[in-house]
Amino acid sequence: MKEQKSSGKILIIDDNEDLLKAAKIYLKRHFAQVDIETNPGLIPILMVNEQYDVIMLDMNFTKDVSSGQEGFYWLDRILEIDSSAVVVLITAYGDVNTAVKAIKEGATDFVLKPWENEKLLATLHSALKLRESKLQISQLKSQQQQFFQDLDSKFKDIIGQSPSMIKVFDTIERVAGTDANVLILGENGTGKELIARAIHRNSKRHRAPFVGVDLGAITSTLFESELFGHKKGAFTDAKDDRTGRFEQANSGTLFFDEIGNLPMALQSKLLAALQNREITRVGANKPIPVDIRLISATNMSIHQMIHESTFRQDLLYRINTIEITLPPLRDRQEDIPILANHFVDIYSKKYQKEIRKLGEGLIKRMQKYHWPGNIRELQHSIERAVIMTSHSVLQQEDLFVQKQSAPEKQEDLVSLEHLNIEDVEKILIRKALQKHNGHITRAAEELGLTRSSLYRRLERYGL
Ligand SMILES: Nc1ncnc2c1ncn2[C@@H]1O[C@H](COP(=O)(O)OP(=O)(O)OP(=O)(O)O)[C@@H](O)[C@H]1O
Repeated sequence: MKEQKSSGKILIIDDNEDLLKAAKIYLKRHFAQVDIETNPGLIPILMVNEQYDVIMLDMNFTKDVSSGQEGFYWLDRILEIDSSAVVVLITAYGDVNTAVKAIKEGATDFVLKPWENEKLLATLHSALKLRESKLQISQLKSQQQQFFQDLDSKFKDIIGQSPSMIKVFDTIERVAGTDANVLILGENGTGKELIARAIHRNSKRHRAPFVGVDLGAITSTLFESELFGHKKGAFTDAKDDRTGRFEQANSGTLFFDEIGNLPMALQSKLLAALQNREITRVGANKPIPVDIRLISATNMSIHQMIHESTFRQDLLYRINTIEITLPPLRDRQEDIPILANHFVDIYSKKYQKEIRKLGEGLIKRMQKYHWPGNIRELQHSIERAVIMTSHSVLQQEDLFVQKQSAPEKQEDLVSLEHLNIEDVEKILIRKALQKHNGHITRAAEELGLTRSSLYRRLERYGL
């Protein structure tokens, strides 16, 4: 049976031309690419031109010198150029000490001259496997780096200059470094999760995971398995062992979002886990200790819930060592222009639009609006406006529609939620016509319609 050729790329550097040729003829049958070179000085150029999986390197290039000095020099250079490089040394018989020293300095393996082809092949195959793992590790490392960079920028992106937000920033700085449990209160979209992440980023636990759980979205039946994990076979759907969120967050931060939505029966189970600092997987009987920092958030009036006996007081005491209340956007009007400009910057870059700023009238109007969805609503409405506008300075009509014959208070944001398909069609058709100065053919082209179907629509909508 013919052996499958490996996709590996091999580079061999040795001053013995005959050896190189023989090796190439043999190895070409087993690997996708085999390059040979007598001059080690060309290693850097060769490595720039090709990503070699294994580099076979002679330790002694100068005849009658067996110190391996030159080999050590090139080994160093190779690892400097590619820290995931896999180097197999070529050494002379009786030179094992040099080879062992080189392995300590980062070489992977060595082969003795003269070699048996079968042995050489086995060495190269295991070197290739090592190369694969090294590449995977370096990819994971760079992904992790990117991940931390993203988190970093997330923290930098918390916008706010109002006195109430400055107070919030001050509290974050004070509590982040401690292990105190934090409860963040605030309406939907006020930035509770953003603040929770910022606390984690600035804590001693920042290298460990931040694990979020939306307690409002977990069903009672799955609560324990989701939070504490389960053993294979613990219930019908438990096909494998599974770690729960507590274990996943070990050494890091566990973020309980919507904690106010947790039914009373589950509140006691959660309390027990928090009090004991240990959990037991469903179907197991051995408790597992967990080391987590807890941050919780809710948009409910949790203190009111205590009066109404819908939230356990002892659980509240467990989770609210420090309480942070995020004010609704309507109560921090001075933050609206900077937040809006921040989102205009982000989305005009994202959608490659030349939008310079927000008009004065628009800013005033935004400051009067009540923002029930807070910053999330502001963010989404700016994104939508940036996509739809043909102005370079955003205007009131880009964000707001005045409901006909409705008093000022009932004005509303232009929102897809309030539109049906016909309304959206009308808006798009008007925009395309405006953009092309009423030129039907061009507008139809932009809309992906034929001229006659655009005419039909104009008639139907009375445009
Ligand atoms: N101060 C801020 N600066 C910049 N962006 C913010 C700020 N606060 C919130 N945001 C953005 O607004 C959006 C909503 O924030 P976040 O999800 O943190 O709110 P939340 O209070 O947790 O919402 P919910 O209660 O609905 O879960 C996110 O995209 C977030 O990045």
